[in-house]
Amino acid sequence: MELKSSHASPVLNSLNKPRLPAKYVTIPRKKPGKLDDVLSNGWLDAMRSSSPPCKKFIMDANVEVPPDDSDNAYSSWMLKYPSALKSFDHIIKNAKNKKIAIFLDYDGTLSPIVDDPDRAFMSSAMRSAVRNVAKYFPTAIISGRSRDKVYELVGLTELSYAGSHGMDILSPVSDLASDDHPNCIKSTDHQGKVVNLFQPAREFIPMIDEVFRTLVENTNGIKGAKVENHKFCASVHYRNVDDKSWPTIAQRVHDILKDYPRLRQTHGRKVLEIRPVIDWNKGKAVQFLLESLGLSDRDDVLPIYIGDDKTDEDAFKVLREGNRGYGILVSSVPKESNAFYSLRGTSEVKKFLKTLVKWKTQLEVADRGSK
Ligand SMILES: O=P(O)(O)OC[C@H]1O[C@H](O[C@H]2O[C@H](CO)[C@@H](O)[C@H](O)[C@H]2O)[C@H](O)[C@@H](O)[C@@H]1O
Repeated sequence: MELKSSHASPVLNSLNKPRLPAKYVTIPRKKPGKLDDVLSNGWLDAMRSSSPPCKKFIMDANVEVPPDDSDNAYSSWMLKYPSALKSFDHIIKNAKNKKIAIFLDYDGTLSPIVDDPDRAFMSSAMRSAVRNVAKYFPTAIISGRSRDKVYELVGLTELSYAGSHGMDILSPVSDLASDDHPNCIKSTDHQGKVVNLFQPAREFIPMIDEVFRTLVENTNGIKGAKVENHKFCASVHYRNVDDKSWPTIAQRVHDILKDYPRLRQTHGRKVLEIRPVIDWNKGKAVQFLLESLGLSDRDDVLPIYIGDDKTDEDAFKVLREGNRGYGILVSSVPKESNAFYSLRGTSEVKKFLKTLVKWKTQLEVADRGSK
């Protein structure tokens, strides 16, 4: 069942006017551009700084030992971004009489960063922590991966999913929410339940498919390069590429994108992300989900977003600017962020989720006792 809404599209207006001729059949093979292109526009610098540096390992014990000076830097950074665990009492003080809504990124937040994106599994302990959180709080996962892939990795039916950096959202229909969000259609989920399906970049599917094939073709000679098709965006991984070949991979992606002015490129953790030039991101996805759940524009709602990547900054910003919730950055190294709090890694994320559930259950027991 799919009922179309008649509202305007978030595809940027200026880009709607001159529709470019589609060229979805041939794979452009361009002469390689000059490396100066990627050097002068800062791509290489961004690539180099796109993921925390490796830590020292004591090989025998396989224990991570951050260098002392970086530990000092981390401690001073934490004055600005305090630990969400240590600040838990402060967080829940502000959550008193409010409904908490939880938003979670996947890679680097629920599953540790690993070399092979196909093996980024979450632990069963983390899955159970997320399941319990979803029992007590409206919960959504917002990932850069395709919605199907992130659902396959998480495997929980109790929550909402947004894939492709929020460009593919399946969310529950709420009696409290208005029924006419732009670009939203009614659909049914695997269990036959009526849900909201929001795909603001639907028209880009053939273009992403084409650019994906071109990227695969033009990077397959680069050892370690990997391209993923997320339906509404694509990822070019260089984590396993020798850093001497980073300029080559950057240049090839840059050259291909010259043929696609309606696509743009952003940086993730050792990954170049190719996505439509539309006014949509993880921050907008949070707003959409809050509306869908009937939780927007309410003083009694406290959204908490936990994420580790640059794309999560859009969500942190929405919460910070709206002064209506907390962004929590997952990072083991100091970095500037729009988040309020920090957590050092996925095990602290799990601990935070468990602490939230413990607090909520204790509150419910206390409430029952006082009646
Ligand atoms: O928004 P997210 O859920 O965090 O997704 C962002 C990207 O995550 C994945 O890549 C990252 O994790 C991989 C597995 O740990 C790692 O190998 C890679 O270097 C990271 O960039 C995913 O594969 C990408 O497609 C997502 O865009």
